[in-house]
Amino acid sequence: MTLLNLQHVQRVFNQNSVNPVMALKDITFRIDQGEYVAIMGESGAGKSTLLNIIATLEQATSGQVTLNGQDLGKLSKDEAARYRREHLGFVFQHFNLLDSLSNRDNIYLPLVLAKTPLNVMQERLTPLVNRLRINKIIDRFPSEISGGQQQRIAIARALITQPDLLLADEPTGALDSNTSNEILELFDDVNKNGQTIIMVTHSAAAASHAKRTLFIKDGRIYHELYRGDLTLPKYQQQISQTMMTLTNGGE
Ligand SMILES: Nc1ncnc2c1ncn2[C@@H]1O[C@H](COP(=O)(O)OP(=O)(O)OP(=O)(O)O)[C@@H](O)[C@H]1O
Repeated sequence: MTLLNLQHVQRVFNQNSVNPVMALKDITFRIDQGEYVAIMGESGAGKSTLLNIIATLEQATSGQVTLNGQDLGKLSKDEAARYRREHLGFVFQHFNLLDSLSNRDNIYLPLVLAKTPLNVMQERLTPLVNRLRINKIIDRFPSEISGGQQQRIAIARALITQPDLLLADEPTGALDSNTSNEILELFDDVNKNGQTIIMVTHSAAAASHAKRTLFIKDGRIYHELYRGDLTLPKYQQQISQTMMTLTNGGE
C-alpha cells in the first residue's frame, strides 16, 4: 500500500529574484508502507530540500505530496506542526537531545508535548528499551553516554510516537564505523518490525542497508537501485559505482 506519494514536485528558492534556484525540478516517486529507502546524491543535489518537504518543514512550489492520502501542501503551519508530531519521527546526525533532560525524559518529550498520560508513555517505552538495548542508560543524561548510545536514545524518541514514517538525516554521520554498523543494524531491525524509513545519507555503506536507493542529481531522480537478494558488500559496491557515474556526469 502506498504510504508516501510525490508527484512532479518542484521547489524554487528566491522565485521572484533575478537568481531563482531550482532546488527540485521534477521529483516523482512512491514509497510503500514498510519500505526502507535511502536517498543519495552529491552536495547541493536537493536531498535536504526533499526531506524538508516530506517533513512539512517546507512547501513545494508546485506538484503534490501525500502521506496516507493526505495532501501535505494543504496544511496550515499549525496543522503541519501537529502532523509532524503525530505522524513523523525524526533522527538527526547530531542526535539533538536536550542535555538538561534525562534520557528517559528526552524520549518522553514528544508524548509530553502531545499531553499523553504517563501510563501510556510507560507502556510505550518498555518494549523500546528492550529492542534498542538502552535499559542501562535510560536514567543517565545525554552528556554521560557515548555518541552511539545517544543515537539509540534519539531513535527511541522518534519511535515512541509510533510514527507512520521515520525520517533519518545522515544518522551515522557523526559516528565511527563500528558504532555506525550497530546503528544501521538497529534500523534494519526497526524496519523488520514494519516501520517505514527514509534515510538521507552520503554513505554507500549506510545506504546498502536500505532495500531501495534513490539517487538525486540536479533536483531530479537520476536512478534507483533495489537491493533484492544482493549481499550488503555487493549492494554497497553497486551503490558506490552508481555514485561515481553520477559524480562524473555519466548517463
Ligand atoms: N533557503 C535556500 N535559499 C536558496 N537556495 C537554497 C536554499 N536551500 C537550499 N538551496 C539551494 O538548493 C539546492 C539544493 O540544496 P539542498 O540543501 O537540498 O542540497 P543537499 O543535496 O541536501 O546538499 P548537502 O548534501 O550538501 O546537504 C542547492 O543549490 C542549494 O544551494
